[in-house]
Amino acid sequence: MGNTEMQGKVCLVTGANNGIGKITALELAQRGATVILVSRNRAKGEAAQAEIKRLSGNDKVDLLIADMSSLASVRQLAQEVKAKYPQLHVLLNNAGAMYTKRQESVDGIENSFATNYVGPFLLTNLLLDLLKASAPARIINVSSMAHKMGKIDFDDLQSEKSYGAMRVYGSAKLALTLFTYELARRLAGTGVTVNNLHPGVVGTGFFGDGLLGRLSKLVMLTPEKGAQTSIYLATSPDVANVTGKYFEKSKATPSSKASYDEQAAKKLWQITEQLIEQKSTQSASA
Ligand SMILES: NC(=O)c1ccc[n+]([C@@H]2O[C@H](COP(=O)([O-])OP(=O)(O)OC[C@H]3O[C@@H](n4cnc5c(N)ncnc54)[C@H](O)[C@@H]3O)[C@@H](O)[C@H]2O)c1
Repeated sequence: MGNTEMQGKVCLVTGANNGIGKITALELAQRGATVILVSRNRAKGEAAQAEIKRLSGNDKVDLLIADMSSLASVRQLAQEVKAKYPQLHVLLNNAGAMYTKRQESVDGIENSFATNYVGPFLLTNLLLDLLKASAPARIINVSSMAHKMGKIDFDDLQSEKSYGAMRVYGSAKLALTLFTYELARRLAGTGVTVNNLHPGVVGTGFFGDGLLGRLSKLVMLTPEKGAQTSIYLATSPDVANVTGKYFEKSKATPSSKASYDEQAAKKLWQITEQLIEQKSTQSASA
């Protein structure tokens, strides 16, 4: 282990078994952090855990299993984190996916919205007290430039009326960006910052195992490059007091006009809380 700037810091990375998340987790471990990997799949999570321990020489690499699209699983994850760790300094909401066809999560929420937005919203809120108690702390949401193609349609948040993979993915990322800014306003003065980012167009598992996936690995950014903005936001002293911003290539840059709509952000927050409550009750009584 060369650089030990993150020694004593506890960092949680979702979607850490592959792509950008795995490299982010590895580099945090290389810098001495205690890293909690969150993976949906145990075997893939264990393989990433072993690889990260071996490559970093850091043994403080934990693995927790959770499906970010499931409200119960996210609640269980937050409970496990709080039971095991008295402090949490970095929460990196990295897990995300795009779905070609409309499908629903176990709670009956459209899957792109559930995975890219509702899961991170719930996890973050459940871990806020721990983050505040550990301040200075940082929350980092991996959004996408696809948020610029998104729209928050309050009459069709579940994309029941029409579905287009990219549009729905972009809308879920726009929701994540709106959440980032609303949370930054709510966290002012707490010592907990929250920023979001576009990692670049990166050749990862995101593009699948088919031709596009194979091509993406040839022509797009490597996961090592794609992880750099996440790592910068998690570690750099330059951004210790920066909050409520959108980053590309480790530079703050404007996100879409729609993402700065404060009224939409407040309304979305309220509706998301109601949705989570309603779906949790339904799932519990099913
Ligand atoms: N690759 C790109 O070009 C690109 C561009 C913009 C944004 N992003 C975003 O970057 C983030 C990382 O993606 P990546 O490119 O490394 O892709 P990836 O598919 O290689 O990694 C995504 C990770 O998220 C996990 N994940 C997906 N759904 C999950 C769920 N329901 N529960 C738990 N984990 C889940 C996957 O298992 C995987 O570990 C995502 O949020 C993605 O939307 C990627």
